[in-house]
Amino acid sequence: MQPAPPFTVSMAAKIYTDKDANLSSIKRKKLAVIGFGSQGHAHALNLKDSGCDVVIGLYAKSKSREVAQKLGFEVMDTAEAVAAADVIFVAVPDTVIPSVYEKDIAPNLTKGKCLLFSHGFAIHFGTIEVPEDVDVIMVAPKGPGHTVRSQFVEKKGVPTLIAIHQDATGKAHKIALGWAKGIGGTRAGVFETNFREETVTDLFGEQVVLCGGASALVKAGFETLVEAGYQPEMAYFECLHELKLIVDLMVESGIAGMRFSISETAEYGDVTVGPKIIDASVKKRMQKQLKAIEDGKFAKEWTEEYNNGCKNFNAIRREEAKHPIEKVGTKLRGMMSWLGGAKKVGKGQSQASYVSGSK
Ligand SMILES: NC(=O)C1=CN([C@@H]2O[C@H](COP(=O)(O)OP(=O)(O)OC[C@H]3O[C@@H](n4cnc5c(N)ncnc54)[C@H](OP(=O)(O)O)[C@@H]3O)[C@@H](O)[C@H]2O)C=CC1
Ligand SMILES: CC[C@](O)(C(C)=O)C(=O)O
Repeated sequence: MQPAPPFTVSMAAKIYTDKDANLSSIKRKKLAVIGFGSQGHAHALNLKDSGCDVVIGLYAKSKSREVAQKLGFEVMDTAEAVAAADVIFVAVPDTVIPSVYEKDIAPNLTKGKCLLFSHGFAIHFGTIEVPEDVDVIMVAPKGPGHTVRSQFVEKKGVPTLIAIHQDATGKAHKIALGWAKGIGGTRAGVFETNFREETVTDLFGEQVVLCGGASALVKAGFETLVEAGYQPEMAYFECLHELKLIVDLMVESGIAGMRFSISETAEYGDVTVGPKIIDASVKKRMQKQLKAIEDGKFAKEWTEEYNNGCKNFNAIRREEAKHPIEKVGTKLRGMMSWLGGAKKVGKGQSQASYVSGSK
């Protein structure tokens, strides 16, 4: 028998829904979205559809200028957009924030403006320093930007975190709630946190479970089956494709609900074999990584890698792209047009080019 965890839980976060928020805190303001990538395009489009006045700030050679203009936005140079706006969403990559902040944002950040982030990296790890007379807030959807947009279009929403780092105007909280409502977050629930908690838990989730942990688990399972002589198609379905279907059940009705839908044979294997694979040694490594996130070691490593031109990161990216699971997956997804067919995505293209209707 698997031992029960050595803790019990009681719900702790303050939660807001549609009825607790209104758009009046952002409706009479000029909102600038700096960057038109995954999060930027989604917030901008959702806020525009919610009746807000949104401009986009981009650098001169941005590949997303044309996409944003086609979608009906006024596009300005970043500095100009910051100067024109009351609320400024910094939607550029975390590693790029310091240079954009120093060159284009800080010189135009006058008293009473509001700086908004979707992740706390820059503020929590101190890669930028913001004057005390501006609001600094966070509205962080717990999902990829493309999902923030697609859910909104389907009249749904993505659970969203809000946090207040500085409240210079006394209105920071209302602005955060209004923005969260404008992007559809209050439809699913908005949860109060702080910059430290969001930053640490977000980095932990993406490294250990959601992206890093899940892709390593999928590849290890796929390799084990293929190396033992099983057909790659079988390995792909068992280790990647069906994972989504199982996780969908967990999201809909919990681990218990997923176990209700699977066969009894699967459930017996789940509870007796799973803990032998993901065992206590894995949890020890998770705890070690949590420490590296908390004490800033990961942030330092990533910032240095970025500042050195991402040589190591890009080499790993090239190797990862060559993994046989990508070849098999491209072929099999090509047979399922509703999954986007054999859609190829890559870092050289505008993230916003996948907005429905923009291509
Ligand atoms: N991706 C996600 O779903 C999530 C992201 N976040 C956070 O959201 C923020 C944005 O990340 P993400 O959406 O992934 O970013 P992306 O990489 O998808 O997009 C970044 C955007 O910034 C633009 N950009 C790059 N340099 C500059 C510059 N100097 N001036 C103006 N614009 C610039 C890019 O231009 P171009 O289009 O030309 O490349 C692009 O439009 C980060 O803080 C991230 O941690 C939080 C939750 C989830
Ligand atoms: C899981 C990755 C994520 O944290 C997210 C979509 O929430 C990110 O930063 O992209």
